[in-house]
Amino acid sequence: MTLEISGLSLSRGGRPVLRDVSAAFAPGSVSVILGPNGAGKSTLLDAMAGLRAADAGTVRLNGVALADMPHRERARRIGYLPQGGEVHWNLRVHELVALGRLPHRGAFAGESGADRAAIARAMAAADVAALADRPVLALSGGERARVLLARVLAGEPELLLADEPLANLDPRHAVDALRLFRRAADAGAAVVLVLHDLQAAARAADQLLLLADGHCLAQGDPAEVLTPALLAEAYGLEMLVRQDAEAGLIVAPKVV
Ligand SMILES: Nc1ncnc2c1ncn2[C@@H]1O[C@H](COP(=O)(O)OP(=O)(O)OP(=O)(O)O)[C@@H](O)[C@H]1O
Repeated sequence: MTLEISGLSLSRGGRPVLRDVSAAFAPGSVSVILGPNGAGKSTLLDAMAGLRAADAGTVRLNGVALADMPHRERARRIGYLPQGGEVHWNLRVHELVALGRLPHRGAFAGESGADRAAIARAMAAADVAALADRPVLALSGGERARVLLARVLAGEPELLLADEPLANLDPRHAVDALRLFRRAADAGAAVVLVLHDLQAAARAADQLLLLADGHCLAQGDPAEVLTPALLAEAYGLEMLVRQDAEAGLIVAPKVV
């Protein structure tokens, strides 16, 4: 399921927020969108989920414009994990994760064996099986983030979009989450993450998109995009970039 964006421009509140962005996201790959606050990352992800109409340009899933795709099919194919991890209903964890299967179920149909298996797999992958009977509003921020991740995984989306999915996760669970996104890609999904953590981006991504002020400043593999010159241009900050035999690319702000 390839997602292709072509010449995408989008305004919010009368201001241009995305300008002429083009990119392709292939099955089996993990892409990471980077950029400073306000660069347009979440807006781009929203547009990729079909949640925001463009002023110009197209978003196509396997050649079909998202705008022309029936709602239900879009919900089955695209899993979207928004920023913030808010939960409004105090469901039990297993009930919330089960909501991720709704696009796959017929109207009024109960959970099938396949639904139950997908829910169990997602809960195990996100390490929330032990929380199954807990009310969601009684969880910590990081636990809740993992439960919401499990809900998206339960839908087994072909395109998985996640906006800052590592926020609130401790180092172990952050590494687990990156492994989990890699496994989803290995199973055939196109995975697209918005991250602020450059180190995690270097570790996780096959492809990086560096946004600045609504346009794509650079696009390519981590070594091409995470250069001191491009990072200084995007963030206005001097960065050190080193290759380490064990850790791979290390990216850190220069101490002043
Ligand atoms: N509801 C809104 N009305 C008008 N402008 C908005 C609205 N929401 C966001 N914007 C503007 O759109 C631009 C892009 O916002 P967006 O949330 O996509 O940025 P971002 O790169 O995800 O930022 P962050 O890293 O802070 O989450 C920003 O300049 C923001 O102020």
